[in-house]
Amino acid sequence: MSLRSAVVTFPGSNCDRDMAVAIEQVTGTAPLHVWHGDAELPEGLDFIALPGGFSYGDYLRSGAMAARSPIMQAVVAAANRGVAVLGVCNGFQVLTEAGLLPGALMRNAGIRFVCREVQLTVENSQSLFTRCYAAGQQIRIPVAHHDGNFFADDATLDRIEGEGRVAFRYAEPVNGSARNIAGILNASGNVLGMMPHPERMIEAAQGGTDGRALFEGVLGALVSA
Ligand SMILES: NC(=O)CC[C@H](N)C(=O)O
Repeated sequence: MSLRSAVVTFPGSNCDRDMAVAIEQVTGTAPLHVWHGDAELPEGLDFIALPGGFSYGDYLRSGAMAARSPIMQAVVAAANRGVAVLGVCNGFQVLTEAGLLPGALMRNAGIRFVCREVQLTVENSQSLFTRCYAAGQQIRIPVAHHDGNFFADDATLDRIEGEGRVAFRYAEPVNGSARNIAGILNASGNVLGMMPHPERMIEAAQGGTDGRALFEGVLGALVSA
């Protein structure tokens, strides 16, 4: 069996091709491509990826307009049915704006766009996305964003920490994120949003392969051999 996946493209997405290449390289099956204006998703998807970029030029707030595009109603419905959804960078921003994940991604604390490799700690190695990492594993993945400063109120932060929903944490401060949170899961564990770009660490020529395990985890969790 193969993974049936889709990558959503919004006007201004710029990591949709990288995401599609990563999914195909690791899982062996190319994803379908879905346009923001489509009202429906293809039938029978196992996995949906919202890629990075500057959807709608980041106007209003990063991800805010994309979250209200026609396809997102179908993505929210699919997520609520248990379909696996990954949002990377702008995709994470879209997921918070769509209400699939708590909190918000604010302007980086240092105001500057941060574009560099960062060290992450894998906090939760039980989720379908992180099952091929070890708990506490240190990995290197690049970030590239100006709105990556994760904010939520203390009660929400305590709750997501307590429920094991912090998937990845920055090893040192990168953008001002509360508790150095780099990626979080929803309550059911089938939605992951993260600012770092695992699709940019798939083959040695990219400078490392620490992103592969995420897609391997998705494949292994969703497709029985
Ligand atoms: N690489 C990206 O997805 C960038 C996300 C968003 N536009 C930001 O700069 O914060």
